[in-house]
Amino acid sequence: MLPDRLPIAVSCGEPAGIGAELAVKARAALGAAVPFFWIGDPAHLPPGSRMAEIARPEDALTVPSNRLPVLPLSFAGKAVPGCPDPANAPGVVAAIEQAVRLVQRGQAAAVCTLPIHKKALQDGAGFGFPGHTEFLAHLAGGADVVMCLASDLLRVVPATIHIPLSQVPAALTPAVLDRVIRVTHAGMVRDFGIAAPRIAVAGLNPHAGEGGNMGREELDWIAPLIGRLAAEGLAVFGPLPADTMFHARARDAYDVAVCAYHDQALIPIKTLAFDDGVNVTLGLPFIRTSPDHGTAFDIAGKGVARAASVIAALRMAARMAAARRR
Ligand SMILES: NC(=O)c1ccc[n+]([C@@H]2O[C@H](COP(=O)([O-])OP(=O)(O)OC[C@H]3O[C@@H](n4cnc5c(N)ncnc54)[C@H](O)[C@@H]3O)[C@@H](O)[C@H]2O)c1
Ligand SMILES: N[C@H](C(=O)O)[C@H](O)COP(=O)(O)O
Repeated sequence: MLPDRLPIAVSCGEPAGIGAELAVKARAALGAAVPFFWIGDPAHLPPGSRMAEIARPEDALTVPSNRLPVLPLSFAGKAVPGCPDPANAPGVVAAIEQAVRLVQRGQAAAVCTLPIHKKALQDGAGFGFPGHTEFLAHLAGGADVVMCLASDLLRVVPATIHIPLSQVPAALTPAVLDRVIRVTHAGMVRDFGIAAPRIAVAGLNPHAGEGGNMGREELDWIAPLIGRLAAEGLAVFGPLPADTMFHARARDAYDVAVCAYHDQALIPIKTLAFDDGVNVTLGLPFIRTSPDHGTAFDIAGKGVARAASVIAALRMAARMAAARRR
């Protein structure tokens, strides 16, 4: 097996969502250009899907390009679009675990995860993680990771992720922000090939605290932290008022924006690049990407879901994996 011919392991995600139909569409669009295999239950694929079961990841490289290579994983329940079955939750988790195992064994180039429904996993399998990001860090032995959403127009990293907004101020500590900026910097160098990444940091409060009149976090510790990191040589600046840092001219000043919380980061990128944004976990010992959207229960099974973000995620995974091999 030549290392540069490894396929990408794609975990099926929530069977009641749009993942399976997007895997079929992505294969039809990419063919053998970006080899991947889908880990899931063949019975969950849309009726009539052209697929080929494989026994080993490398077999994906010899499957005809008009068929989806499937590494079969049996599930307890059916796939009913829009209606997650708790009986399927263990299989959803097992597919992610298998994808990670295969990339750790050197049998897959990267992991691309199709959308999970967090609540369905928590209800059906006692899934104790807020999402893939934390679960993958756990599977990687406790890796220090961040969630990055990336597109040609913008890259963002939320310093806090899947917690209630009311908990953000307490969760956003100097240690957390310091760690997130450092992991982001390393990820931009390693996986985006930016030698000296320019990192913009958003303020927490409106107008970045307005000199303390609208909150003191920026004055008390965010600005001093940025100053210390800049003194170490990182091209980091801020804290910026979040409402004026995402327009086109503002984006020219940085390579990635570190934001205080989930929606402060994800609203701009999903507004600018919903169709080609990619969720990439920085800091893992292997490449992991994911589309920037979720299970889309409202359109699941209707054949209208767009595969662009999944295709972008697969292309980014292949590009990053190739870069890591160099
Ligand atoms: N990568 C992931 O695993 C991931 C990412 C985001 C959300 N989620 C999970 O998905 C579930 C639903 O989340 P949500 O409703 O907030 O977001 P969502 O992305 O599933 O849906 C939001 C809206 O966007 C539309 N949409 C999403 N993907 C689309 C596509 N490919 N083509 C066309 N339209 C598309 C949906 O129809 C819906 O109207 C939640 O459990 C959430 O946690 C998972
Ligand atoms: N906030 C993420 C997004 O909108 O893409 C999503 O929930 C995925 O998170 P995980 O990759 O941690 O599951």
